[in-house]
Amino acid sequence: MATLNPSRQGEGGKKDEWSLADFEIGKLLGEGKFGKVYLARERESGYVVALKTIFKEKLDKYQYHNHLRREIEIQCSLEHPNVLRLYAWFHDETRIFLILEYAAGRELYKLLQDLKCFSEKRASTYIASLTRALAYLHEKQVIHRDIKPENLLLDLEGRLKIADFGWAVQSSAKRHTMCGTIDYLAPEMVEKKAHDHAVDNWTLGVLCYEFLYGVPPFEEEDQGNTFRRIMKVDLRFPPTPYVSAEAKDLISKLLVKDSSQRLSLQKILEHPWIVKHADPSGSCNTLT
Ligand SMILES: CCc1cccc(CC)c1NC(=O)n1cc2c(c1)/C(=N\C(=O)c1ccc(N3CCN(C)CC3)cc1)N=N2
Repeated sequence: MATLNPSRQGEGGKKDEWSLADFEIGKLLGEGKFGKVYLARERESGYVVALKTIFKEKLDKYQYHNHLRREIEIQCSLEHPNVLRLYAWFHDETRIFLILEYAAGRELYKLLQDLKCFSEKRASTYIASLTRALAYLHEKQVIHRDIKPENLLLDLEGRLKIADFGWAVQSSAKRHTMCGTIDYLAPEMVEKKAHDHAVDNWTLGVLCYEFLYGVPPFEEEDQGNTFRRIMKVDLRFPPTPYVSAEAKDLISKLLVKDSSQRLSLQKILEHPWIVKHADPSGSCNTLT
């Protein structure tokens, strides 16, 4: 398999930048607030990547420069099977280009829409992969803060990849910035209090619930009501035979207001529901 040489050391060790001319652009993969993502092939090596374009004028409009710089610094430094690789970046007069790993499966949120909800095997496999990825991020002092289905991709083997580090931060000190969508915010973030990596543990509980029930646990028409339910940890489990007591136990141990009392990432991987149902390979391409 050809490998993309991120630093692109030339033969003579001469370091030269990537440019658009190095790539053959393929189909449009997705569209975001700042630009589009295309399938692309690096001409020399034949390596297939996802090329994310960000319009510089959009950065000005949303004052996003610092976010993007942090996103690039953080994601370039990460190497984990469940974290989408950012190999390198370059820019031209109008755009910034991120050379990203291509996840050929699909977006996870669309799969969740199609299936309505996931089986316990599929949900636990994704939660285990996310937990291992977060353990790696937290080891590197990185808090993602914006883990939601829209930021998760699947590769061809059905392995989960965390993408979009736009809200990630290096967490030495406690953080105070408000970010992410309402449904996934931990109480301490809703209250704009100082927060740390434990916010990602809370989010794992929200995602586990959403994977099994098809909707996030505190979802309400009105945003104010969502905030109130998060602050009260007003957690309800609709009666259904498809969600086991162990699953509810794990969710209840993550959606805990006191961030120091949330189940640790290590304890999640040892939880009976994960041990019993999660596929050790991290991929589950069965259709259910
Ligand atoms: C600009 C788009 C955007 C905005 C915001 C956040 C994110 C991260 C998820 C992104 N995407 C992003 O950065 N992305 C980086 C990526 C990436 C997106 C990607 N793949 C896909 O998006 C994709 C979509 C559908 C697909 N299917 C193939 C089989 N078909 C049957 C169904 C369709 C196959 C792959 N690989 N690296």
